[in-house]
Amino acid sequence: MSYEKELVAAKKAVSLAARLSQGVQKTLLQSEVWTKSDRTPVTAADFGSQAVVSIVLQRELQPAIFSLVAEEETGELRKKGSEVFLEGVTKLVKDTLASEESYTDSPPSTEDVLNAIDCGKSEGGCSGYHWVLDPIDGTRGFVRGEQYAVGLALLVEGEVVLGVMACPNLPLASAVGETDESSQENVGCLFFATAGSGAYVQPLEGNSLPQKVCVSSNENLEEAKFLESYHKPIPIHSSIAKKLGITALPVRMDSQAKYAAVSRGDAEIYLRFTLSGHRETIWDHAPGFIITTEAGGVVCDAAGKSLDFSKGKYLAHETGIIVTTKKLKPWVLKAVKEAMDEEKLDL
Ligand SMILES: Nc1ncnc2c1ncn2[C@@H]1O[C@H](COP(=O)(O)O)[C@@H](OP(=O)(O)O)[C@H]1O
Ligand SMILES: [Mg+2]
Ligand SMILES: [Mg+2]
Ligand SMILES: [Mg+2]
Repeated sequence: MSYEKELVAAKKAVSLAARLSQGVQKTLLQSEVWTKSDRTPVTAADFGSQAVVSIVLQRELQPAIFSLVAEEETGELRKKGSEVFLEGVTKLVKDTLASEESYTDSPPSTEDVLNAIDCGKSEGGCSGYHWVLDPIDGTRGFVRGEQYAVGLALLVEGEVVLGVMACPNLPLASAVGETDESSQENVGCLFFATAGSGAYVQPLEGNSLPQKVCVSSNENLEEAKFLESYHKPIPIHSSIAKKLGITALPVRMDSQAKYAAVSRGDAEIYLRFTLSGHRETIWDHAPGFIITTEAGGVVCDAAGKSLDFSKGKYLAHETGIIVTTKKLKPWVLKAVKEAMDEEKLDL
């Protein structure tokens, strides 16, 4: 299967959602950031992006049965007192769709927007087709005006077969290391991959042709760069890096843009251990997983096993997640095991 039609629809949906999100990020006020029950932030852009992707995929792929596993839900939006915020979300969705010629005929109502977001309640699983969406991954980075991603993947019979990721603030040149100032200003990348066909990147704006991306071929760990999440330093990451002989400090970055950076060879390693039994959701990893593996990388848990996206909303994996190149995998896993033994962490 080549998933050509699905890829065209996914790129269109994600590009429009990224356009919506960029507009919000430029003018976002702290007072417009809501806090969810798990104490993580959410904004009008998270809801608007989910609605846009849901509407575009359904319209482009009809009459196919539509199943979407997505992060946001409408509980708070439907509560009394949320009317102004909800009107704002509806306007964002309307304006974004109106910027696309083929979508000007029937602007969505507030109820259409709520229903489109609610479509994301699917549980996924090991049979059939399921779209997997993180409408804004790295909301913390988004709120700070830094890196975030719109990530969309397609699961077929429990396997990730397609992924599209917009990274509106990621430089088109390397995101890591010493690059000149002008190349850091040229930002906005759209990554995509389908199973067996490689991974590609193109500028988010304009009509430039996609270019194939490959992971780094560097085998010299002393020169290797490694990535981790922005929000909390994880002690075991530095102990793994030390065992590997990595001399550079970790590069902290929000969102799945870290997977994109490894897929393009900006860095060789992305480590994701968590502090407090946090359960990883499939939308935080599925798009990054296929883009990195199609670029020649590996994504596995601390036991070296590939990730399993077929068990519903959550990943079934052992402890940490490791993203690296095939060449470096044995060394990284050895260092992970030693560091875990020292910290008495179970595999
Ligand atoms: N305490 C925690 N530990 C690990 N991951 C967490 C977390 N709290 C939230 N997350 C998840 O980490 C994602 C961001 O990853 P990163 O830290 O690499 O930017 C968040 O995605 P959202 O921003 O989509 O909610 C959220 O799903
Ligand atoms: Mg996320
Ligand atoms: Mg999110
Ligand atoms: Mg979130």
